[in-house]
Amino acid sequence: MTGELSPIDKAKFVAAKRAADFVENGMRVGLGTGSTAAWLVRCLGERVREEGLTFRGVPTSTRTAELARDVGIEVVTLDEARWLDVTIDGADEFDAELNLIKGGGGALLQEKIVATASDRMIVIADAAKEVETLGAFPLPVEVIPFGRTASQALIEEALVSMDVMGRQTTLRMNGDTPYVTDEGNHILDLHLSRIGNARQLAMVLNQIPGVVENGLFIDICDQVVVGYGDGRVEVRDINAGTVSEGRLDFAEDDNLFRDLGD
Ligand SMILES: O=C[C@H](O)[C@H](O)[C@H](O)COP(=O)(O)O
Repeated sequence: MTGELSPIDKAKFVAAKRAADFVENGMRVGLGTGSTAAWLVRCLGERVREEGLTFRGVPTSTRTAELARDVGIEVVTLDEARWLDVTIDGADEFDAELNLIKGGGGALLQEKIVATASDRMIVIADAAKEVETLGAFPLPVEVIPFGRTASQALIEEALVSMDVMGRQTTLRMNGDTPYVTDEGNHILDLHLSRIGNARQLAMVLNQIPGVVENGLFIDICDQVVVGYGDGRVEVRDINAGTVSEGRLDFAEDDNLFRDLGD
């Protein structure tokens, strides 16, 4: 790789590298999607090649499946694995109760199914993802293409009745056409600025016809591994608070940094 990693990339990398240590031989592991999860997949691939780690990975998107195979991870479907020991994934925001907004990369549906089919969900994130109240990041809602404008109108009505701050909803685009998820659906991004009652909003949204899933992950995440640009890394647990703190030294000429596609 040429050039230096940005502090954000270093933070993502150290979080991912620390979380890769949680994977043990024989485990069934949910593999998240996004730039932080991509670091995790590379770190796990390195452990497979260098330590002979054997585990089965269940990817949460076609992108992750492709990368996992490329780095030598055995990939299986969730139906083949049936249940997972742990899922490790990124997030767009997390709060003190480890509730999350996810779906910035469009993979929220598979991510939520995989995370909830796991004994444990571990989020890996750079420190900038921590918020006091969820909502500054636009909340992704996956909707089926049929009748999308009707679903969008019902979502906006629900936001008014819940008195949610900021109610603009936008259709996620990919150039001139709507973004299409791995499941063939569209995504509406809800620009809310602050979500007062995330638990209630998550339930209300999923009652609306046409809504497949929303990006609020409530009571799903067990641990967050927080990375900092200077190499510090912290593990926070929903029950035990901060359980470990440390610093990860790494060399930017490490094999992992070669041939980075993104
Ligand atoms: O749909 C994508 C996922 O929820 C990602 O895990 C999330 O958007 C975080 O992505 P990144 O690690 O690239 O910030």
